Amino acid sequence: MKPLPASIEELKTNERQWEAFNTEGHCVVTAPPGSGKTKLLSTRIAFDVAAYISPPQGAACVTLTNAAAGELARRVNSLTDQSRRNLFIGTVHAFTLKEIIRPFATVCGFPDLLTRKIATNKQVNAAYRSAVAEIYPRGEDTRNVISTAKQHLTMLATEDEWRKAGARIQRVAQRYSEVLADQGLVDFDSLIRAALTITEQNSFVRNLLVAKFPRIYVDEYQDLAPALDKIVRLLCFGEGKKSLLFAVGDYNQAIYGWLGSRPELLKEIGQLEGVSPVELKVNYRCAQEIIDAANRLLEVGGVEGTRSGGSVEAHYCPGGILRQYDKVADTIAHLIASGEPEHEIAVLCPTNDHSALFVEVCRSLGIPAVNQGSPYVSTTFTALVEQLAVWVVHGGEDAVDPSRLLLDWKYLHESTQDGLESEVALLKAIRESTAGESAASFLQRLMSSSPGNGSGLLRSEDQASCTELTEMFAADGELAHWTTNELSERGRRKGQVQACTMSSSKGLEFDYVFIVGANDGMIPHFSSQYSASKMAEDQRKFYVSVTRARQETHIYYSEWIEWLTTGNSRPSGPSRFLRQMGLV
Ligand SMILES: Nc1ncnc2c1ncn2[C@@H]1O[C@H](COP(=O)(O)OP(=O)(O)OP(=O)(O)O)[C@@H](O)[C@H]1O
Repeated sequence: MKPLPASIEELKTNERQWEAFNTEGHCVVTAPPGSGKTKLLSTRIAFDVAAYISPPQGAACVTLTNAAAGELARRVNSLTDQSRRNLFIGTVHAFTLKEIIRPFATVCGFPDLLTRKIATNKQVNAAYRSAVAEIYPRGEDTRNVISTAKQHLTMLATEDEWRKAGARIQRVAQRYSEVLADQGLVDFDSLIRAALTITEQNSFVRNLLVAKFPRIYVDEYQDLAPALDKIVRLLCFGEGKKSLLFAVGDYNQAIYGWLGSRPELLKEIGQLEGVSPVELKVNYRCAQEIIDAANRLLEVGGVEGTRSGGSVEAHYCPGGILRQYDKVADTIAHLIASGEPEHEIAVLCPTNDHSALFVEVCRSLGIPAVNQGSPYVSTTFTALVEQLAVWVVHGGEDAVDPSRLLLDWKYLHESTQDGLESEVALLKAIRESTAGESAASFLQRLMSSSPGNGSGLLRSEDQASCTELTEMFAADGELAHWTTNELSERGRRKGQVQACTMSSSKGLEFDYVFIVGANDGMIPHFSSQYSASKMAEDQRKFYVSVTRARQETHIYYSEWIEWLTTGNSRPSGPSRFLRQMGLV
């Protein structure tokens, strides 16, 4: 059977998935980890696009992170045998830029937005630091100023909320935007806020968007910032013709509150008039012991499993996190020797620096491993460059589909060339590249093969991403030593143990999961003890981490914790979450 009918047949075996698949009006699906939200969503998108949507109409599917968008695009692609230009799958940022800002900014009174460049992370941080330095006297403790200002901007804080945060925080936020504007720059959050204003104030924009996207799909709704929630409501629940909404999410997996998202919006949207709410109950991923332990952590009930057995174990490992790494690497070596595929094993670390260190430990023992945490902002552009590097180093053998890469490359550009010309140019660049070539030269080769030497990148997001990579690979950049080989290792999943932070494990699944550094102070983070909402978010992050495993979750802690950046350490007991799960 072909992939799409086979996937639909599987949904028939679950009454609630089937009900959601067949809803005719708006549908909001809430569900626990591993319950098939992404499967349901990708199947429904692939089916709807084939059955109901033909160009010039399209469908838009948005989510918060590039990782989630990438996973969804991969699953939809695996169900369809053609690339659909009228199907948008991407981040909220990419959607607002490509579909709202670029076509409507000038006519709606924001022409300068199109002349500004998207600020890289480095430029954003520098602008914030300069704003803080102007407003706060030297020597004053300004540790939470930038994060609070950022969070308030993203959550569309009301005047009252700004007042509570303090006048100086508000001034930092204003000065920050001015500093960026003075340099001809703009950040993503400002673009999203501008996109909301454009959509709110102009009925013709709403009408055009509804006409172009009669169906809107949202993955991980609990992670959406308020501005996108408002745009969705304007298009799907506003006056006149409306788009149909199909959204999936899980309140218990909301982990981006620190960025300004508000998970309760998922509950609210599910209660709106005309929405069919569907709650899934079956966790297909995790064996029963893992489901039970996770349920104890959040005190949730009613989640059913499909497989007995499995395990969640806490391991006390004296001597700190480096000793934990040795132990985990040793266990992993045994697992691999017994036939477990490397890419079915994940190690979740407290920070990105920790994951990088763990990868070094593995490699010193001859265990292939990759740090999923990225030294640059992961975008559609960086993901494609990594995949092209896999093609250079490993050929088409390693799950790289060359024809898909050629299509994706073309889609990144506003190509004026005919399709064949741009394909030939890319094929030539791939043939001339080698594994040992510097990443700088590989990127340059790709860009000079692209239409207009890369000037035609479709999305400003991709342009910013290309600039960031170019700077990092340059002779004085942080990644000057990288070759095509390093890039390909980031793009290649197979044959490598996966190391990442707990947050970036979201949406992924593995047979075995090892969580290291599970001491109080690390998880929950010591700064969360003063805030009930941060504590709850840390707890949900742990819940997400534990439920990544199909078979076994192993959690390690020591008698003290250490910070890699400062080298400081202090005594600490096992994470309180281990007690809540009854593991210590
Ligand atoms: N009806 C079904 N029958 C059999 N397997 C299913 C069914 N629905 C989903 N699955 C399988 O369950 C696993 C988890 O599905 P999926 O990744 O879509 O869950 P999810 O709800 O998005 O998970 P999470 O929120 O934890 O990321 C996948 O391996 C998927 O193929």
